[in-house]
Amino acid sequence: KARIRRYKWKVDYSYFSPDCVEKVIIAINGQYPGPRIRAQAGDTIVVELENGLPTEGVVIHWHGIHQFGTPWYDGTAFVSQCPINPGETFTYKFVVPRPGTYFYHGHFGMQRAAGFYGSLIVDLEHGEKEPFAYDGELSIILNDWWHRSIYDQETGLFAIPFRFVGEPQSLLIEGRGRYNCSLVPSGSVAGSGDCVSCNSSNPQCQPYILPVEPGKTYRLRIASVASLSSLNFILEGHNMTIVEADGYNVDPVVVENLDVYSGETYSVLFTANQNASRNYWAAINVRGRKPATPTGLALLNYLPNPSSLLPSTPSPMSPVWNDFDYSLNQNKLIIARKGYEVPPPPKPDRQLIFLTTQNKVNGRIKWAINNITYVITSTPVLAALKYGLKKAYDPIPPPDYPALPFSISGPPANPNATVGSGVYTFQFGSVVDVIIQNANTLTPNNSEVHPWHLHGHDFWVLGYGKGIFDPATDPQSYNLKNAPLKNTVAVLPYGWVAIRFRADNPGVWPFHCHIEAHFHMGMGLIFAEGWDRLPELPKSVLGCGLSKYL
Ligand SMILES: O=C1O[C@H]([C@@H](O)CO)C(O)=C1O
Repeated sequence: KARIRRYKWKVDYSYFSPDCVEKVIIAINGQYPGPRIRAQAGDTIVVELENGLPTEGVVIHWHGIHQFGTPWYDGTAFVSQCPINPGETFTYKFVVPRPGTYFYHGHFGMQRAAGFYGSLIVDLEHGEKEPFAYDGELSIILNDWWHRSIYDQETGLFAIPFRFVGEPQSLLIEGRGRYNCSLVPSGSVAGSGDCVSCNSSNPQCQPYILPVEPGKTYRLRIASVASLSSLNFILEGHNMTIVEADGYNVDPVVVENLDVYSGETYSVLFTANQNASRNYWAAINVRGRKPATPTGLALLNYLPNPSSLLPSTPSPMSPVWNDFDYSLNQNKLIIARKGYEVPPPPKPDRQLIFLTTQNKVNGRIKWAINNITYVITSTPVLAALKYGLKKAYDPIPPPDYPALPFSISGPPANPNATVGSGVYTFQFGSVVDVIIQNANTLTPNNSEVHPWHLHGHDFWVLGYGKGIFDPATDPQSYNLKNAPLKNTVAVLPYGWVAIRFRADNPGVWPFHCHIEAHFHMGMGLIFAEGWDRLPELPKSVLGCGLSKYL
């Protein structure tokens, strides 16, 4: 029977040392990562959220949860709601209809990168069974970590000249990593004005422990909330069988290591069948960008060995960072599990091709989709559409196709982009194809990975390709049989990915690069459908911008 699960959370700044270097993070109830939500499919989650930050608004996005019938609780600042002001309490209330591995995180500015996240796990309804068996369950969230504050990082992204966030100082597994304190001159930390100490014996930065009993099989849930990095996960000496991706059962495939992009979740099965007299590393390395960050380590602890028994083996290595064929092949392994296929509609009603480029606007570096870089509005887009506040966003819808001809093999001939806040609106129930076309950045011979995340829907991943998508021939190779359903998919350098979804969730839904800096630099846009079917919006999501006059 469906239950109501109530949580009372207070968001606060807090001193934490996730990688042994102390800094200010955004914690929930004093915890980092935030409290884990565990529910059953069909349950209603009620989170009473008090904003204890003295000078800053907050929202929480429930990543992978569709919010069907409650689009105002999607938790995106100035899209679904006004930010929750300091001192205010806001209540999120929504149903988790499907089992799976999900998470939640701040979706305002770069707050996710300040540690404002946690996991959300939905179990099957009573009487339902998974198509795979295991003896125990473990769960981790992966992240990359900077010593500079998010405010410092944000300022740099909008500065002239541009100051990029750079590669992370550490990689964290379930909020724990390790910076080499001997690199820190006393009283200061490299790349930081506000960190004052590095203490390698701080309990907050001891490796996260994954306890296992020899011979048993475990389900390990893995999510990535990384700000920038594509991560590769390894369980030293153990193969893993992928069984779930973004909340769906997938064809079980055995891998030695797993690429996880920011915004994705997986479940893997592994058996503790190695030499039981020792412990093993669980490790993450950066892929997709030239790594400048040490391996992030947790401990696979074969009981009853003490967790203080660290492996004497070196940190596990991942495939070389720029072996993108490896990444592409692994992406292609993810297909729907036999018996669990949900075939996509055979044809789209509308096709969008999104050329994603790095651009310049008024001397600042931005990212753009079909030459428009998205700027956040001061009125929530949901309220603007629902109540016809036409002055709240650009009246001209953004373009369905890039201007032709374009090249992806070098920096854009004319790097200048336009700023926009237009909305792509869909006929309710229509089928939409989106082809995300990657390109060269402003730097010659450079193209980057972008994990794209869609709110309010899952999409079928129809296919991947290298080079420029050909609308005449490439759709012939789409997978219409066992395409996986996902909410996040990575487009690889100089490549494309094609997705399909049904616009059947009344509301307003961001589609954006899940790299925190890139979304902040305009790499996103807004989809909307069926908003006219919605009842009055809750007063609690209104009050900012033009919505204060409602
Ligand atoms: O957004 C980014 O900017 C830099 C670089 O492209 C320009 O300095 C980088 O690596 C990003 O991912």
